Amino acid sequence: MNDIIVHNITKTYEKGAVMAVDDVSFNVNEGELFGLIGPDGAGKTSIFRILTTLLLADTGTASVAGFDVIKDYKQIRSSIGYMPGRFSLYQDLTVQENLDFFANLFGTNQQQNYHLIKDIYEQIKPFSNRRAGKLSGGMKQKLALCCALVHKPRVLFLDEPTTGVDVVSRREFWEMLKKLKQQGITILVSTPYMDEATLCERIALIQKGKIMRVDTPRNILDTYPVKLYAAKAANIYSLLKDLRNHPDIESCYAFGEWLHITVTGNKDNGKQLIERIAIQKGHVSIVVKTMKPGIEDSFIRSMQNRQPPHTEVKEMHDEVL
Ligand SMILES: Nc1ncnc2c1ncn2[C@@H]1O[C@H](COP(=O)(O)OP(=O)(O)OP(=O)(O)O)[C@@H](O)[C@H]1O
Repeated sequence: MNDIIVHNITKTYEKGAVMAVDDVSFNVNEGELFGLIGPDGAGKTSIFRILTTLLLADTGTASVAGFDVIKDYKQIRSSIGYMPGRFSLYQDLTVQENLDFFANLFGTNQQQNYHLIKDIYEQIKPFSNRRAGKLSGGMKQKLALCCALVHKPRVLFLDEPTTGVDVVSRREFWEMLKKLKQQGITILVSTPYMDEATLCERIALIQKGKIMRVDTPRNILDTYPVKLYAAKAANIYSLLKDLRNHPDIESCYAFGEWLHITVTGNKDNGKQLIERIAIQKGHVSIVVKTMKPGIEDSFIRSMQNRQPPHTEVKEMHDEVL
């Protein structure tokens, strides 16, 4: 059974001038950990707000836990947990007061579903008398997750839960999500971090309000359609420009200290071709190697297929990193 069904949802703002969600459809299975992956402004928050009944779509239908987002909004509100992107708890209340407040709101108490929050709660327990506003980013995130779980929701919505959180806390957070999934909770999570995509069972790649692809991370990686190369040289910015301007280069974008490159016509001798161009252009300390694509490479390729080559790819890449 599908716990989330999104069917041809469109959402615009400013009297139709801003297209935030453009004819989006996807389903999330019961008990699935599903990721919405895309950069800032892709439309993730709008989708979350529609599914959590806080925003009305212009057109299309959606249901959560079998309930329609418009007709059955009350049932949805008691069946879900929602952790919005921006810290949404009461900054002036202590950790314990926030938890009690959210539990009371749903007619429960912390003890009733303690097994769900135990692992997370134990990490914030030493700070239970501290005001939420005075917690570190990682601790705030754990408290927000506890508050979203305290009433044992069937479906959990997490909008960019790891944005602005340190790497260790991010890793711990994903470990927690895996455990929640084992307890049968359906989870829709959004993230701009491509490395987190591989931790989901299935993902939807979203850009400018459009879903480009829905699949397992494995399938997305395995079906990357061309050979991918990585290159660097003493002057990487000049190499980027030279390669982008060469007709034998299909795409070239910066990726940390490397450039990721595909060649026109997916020729077999791509490595030699890139080396030759770099030498012809006078580059030194040239290194070229073949690469296994990551989710970000797949994302960028899907984007390139939707727009003229070289436009905005760097922009998006910078946003994501
Ligand atoms: N209330 C609003 N009024 C006008 N435009 C809006 C409003 N909310 C969102 N938008 C615009 O709609 C688009 C999608 O925004 P949305 O917040 O859904 O995306 P997102 O992927 O969650 O990005 P972010 O992480 O930046 O919130 C963006 O262009 C954004 O500027």
